[in-house]
Amino acid sequence: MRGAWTTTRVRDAEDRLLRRVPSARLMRRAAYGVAVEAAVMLRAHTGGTSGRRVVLLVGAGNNGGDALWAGAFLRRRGVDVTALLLAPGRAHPEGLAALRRTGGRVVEVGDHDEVTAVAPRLAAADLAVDGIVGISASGPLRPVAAEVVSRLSCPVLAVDLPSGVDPDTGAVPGPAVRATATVTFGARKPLHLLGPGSEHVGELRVVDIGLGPELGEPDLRALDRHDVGLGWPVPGPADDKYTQGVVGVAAGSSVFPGAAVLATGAAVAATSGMVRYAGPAADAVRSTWPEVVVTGSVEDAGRVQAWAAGPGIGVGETGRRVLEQVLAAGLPTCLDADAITLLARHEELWDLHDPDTTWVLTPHEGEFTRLAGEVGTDRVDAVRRAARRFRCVVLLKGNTTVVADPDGHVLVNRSTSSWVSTAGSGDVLTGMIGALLASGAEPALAAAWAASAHELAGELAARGAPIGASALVPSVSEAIRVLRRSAGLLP
Ligand SMILES: NC(=O)C1=CN([C@@H]2O[C@H](COP(=O)(O)OP(=O)(O)OC[C@H]3O[C@@H](n4cnc5c(N)ncnc54)[C@H](OP(=O)(O)O)[C@@H]3O)[C@@H](O)[C@H]2O)[C@@H](O)CC1
Ligand SMILES: Nc1ncnc2c1ncn2[C@@H]1O[C@H](COP(=O)(O)OP(=O)(O)O)[C@@H](O)[C@H]1O
Ligand SMILES: [K+]
Repeated sequence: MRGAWTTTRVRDAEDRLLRRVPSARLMRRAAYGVAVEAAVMLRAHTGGTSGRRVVLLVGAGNNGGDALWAGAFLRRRGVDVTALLLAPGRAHPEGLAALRRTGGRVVEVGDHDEVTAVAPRLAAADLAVDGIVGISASGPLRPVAAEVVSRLSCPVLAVDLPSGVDPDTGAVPGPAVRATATVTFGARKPLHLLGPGSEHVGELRVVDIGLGPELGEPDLRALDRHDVGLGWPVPGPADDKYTQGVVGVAAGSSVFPGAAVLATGAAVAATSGMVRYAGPAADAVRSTWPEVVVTGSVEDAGRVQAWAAGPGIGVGETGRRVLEQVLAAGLPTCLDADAITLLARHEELWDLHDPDTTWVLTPHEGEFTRLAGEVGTDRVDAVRRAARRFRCVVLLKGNTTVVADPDGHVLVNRSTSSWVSTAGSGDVLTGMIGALLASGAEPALAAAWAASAHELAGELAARGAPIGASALVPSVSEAIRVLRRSAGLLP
């Protein structure tokens, strides 16, 4: 599990730490971590450090101060260091003095002409250290910084974060540094876990500067494969088909049986518990998944511990009746697709919500907008607010999946591939979450585990070529195997 802290929380922690540790020492600790990583990168890319050319991109604040101090440390190893001051007259004074003491070169780059003048130096650099802006960044990079960044062709080491990426949201509002590696201090910030900004981070190293004891609980977390594999429910010696949870699936229609087949198949693959299907696509479900107990309606479905409902049920009267019956059961329920649209349209359906029984809502961005308004650039905040407002677990789909519970806890899963971005793959996710809910998994974890296994199933099924959602279902088992292997539970 990897945690991240917002910039406000990091600053508060830093303030507390500064009561015990002088700020100059803190900056030198941070900068030393940058210098060590820079030396590693120089060796990896050029075979050595002495005489290698490093440019420091130095902004107006402490992020630039870190870069300048790192430059001073690198000078002691014989590195040829040039600082480009992008906010001339405002560079960190002590850092600048330290670099000058060690023989570093300093060039002011305050306008377009000065950028042009340093272009040959940028082109000849073996490594650039990005100290343009750190956690105080706001908005897109200023023009001079943006122009310098656009001219970079060497490996880049970002200080704290790649400049141009919003630290708290991971949004990339304009040109931004694409780092080969990033050294951050004491704590990951949200951008390190959230797309699209996290794609600019490269290899991430967190350097300990003593901030740990001051940080408290992270604002958001990303699960590792290891965590998902450890948690995934599998049958034990005392289990039978009922003890592992029975999930009911209410999906699809006679005209569109696909959603029913996909969601039900995914529920079968996700856990060893039993799966019941209730709805008009019973024949198609029975002929594809013979292990599923099928009935024509939710009322006749028999006992279940959780429901997965919504995909393909329609947003008309029939769909609404199906949803009412599911919600009236008062069980943990994963609600997707048409169920979300119906909840957005018919406020009275919320009367069926007992806040002590968790609903997991899994909207894509369009469904989210219908339900809770525009997502905006701060996806974490939007999902957290929706989860609080509806007293539900909300999972917002996309390249970075964000899961929030009503108490404000957030789990994120940034996908390393996009193969699951195909029609019907959301139905597969719904079935998986339903099965996990029936097994008794904590709802937010169920949602986050499913997102992680779903993405991995996509990768395994695709093996480099596009797939349809049907191909995902048989890969769910393999994905769970990989996750459990990561947790050391399989050889
Ligand atoms: N937290 C910790 O524990 C530790 C923190 N440390 C370090 O301090 C860093 C934070 O430093 P910081 O607060 O001085 O601000 P920083 O991010 O350098 O920004 C400086 C100025 O940049 C400007 N600017 C803003 N947006 C911009 C844009 N889009 N494009 C261009 N420029 C932009 C804006 O200036 P303005 O021109 O608006 O006055 C802003 O004031 C942190 O990231 C880490 O590296 C470590 O040393 C030790 C431990
Ligand atoms: N660019 C992307 N990268 C990774 N995953 C994605 C991307 N776009 C969508 N997804 C995932 O694909 C699935 C699509 O679900 P959904 O939009 O409900 O599709 P459908 O309604 O067709 O089933 C979700 O799990 C979502 O997180
Ligand atoms: K930076």
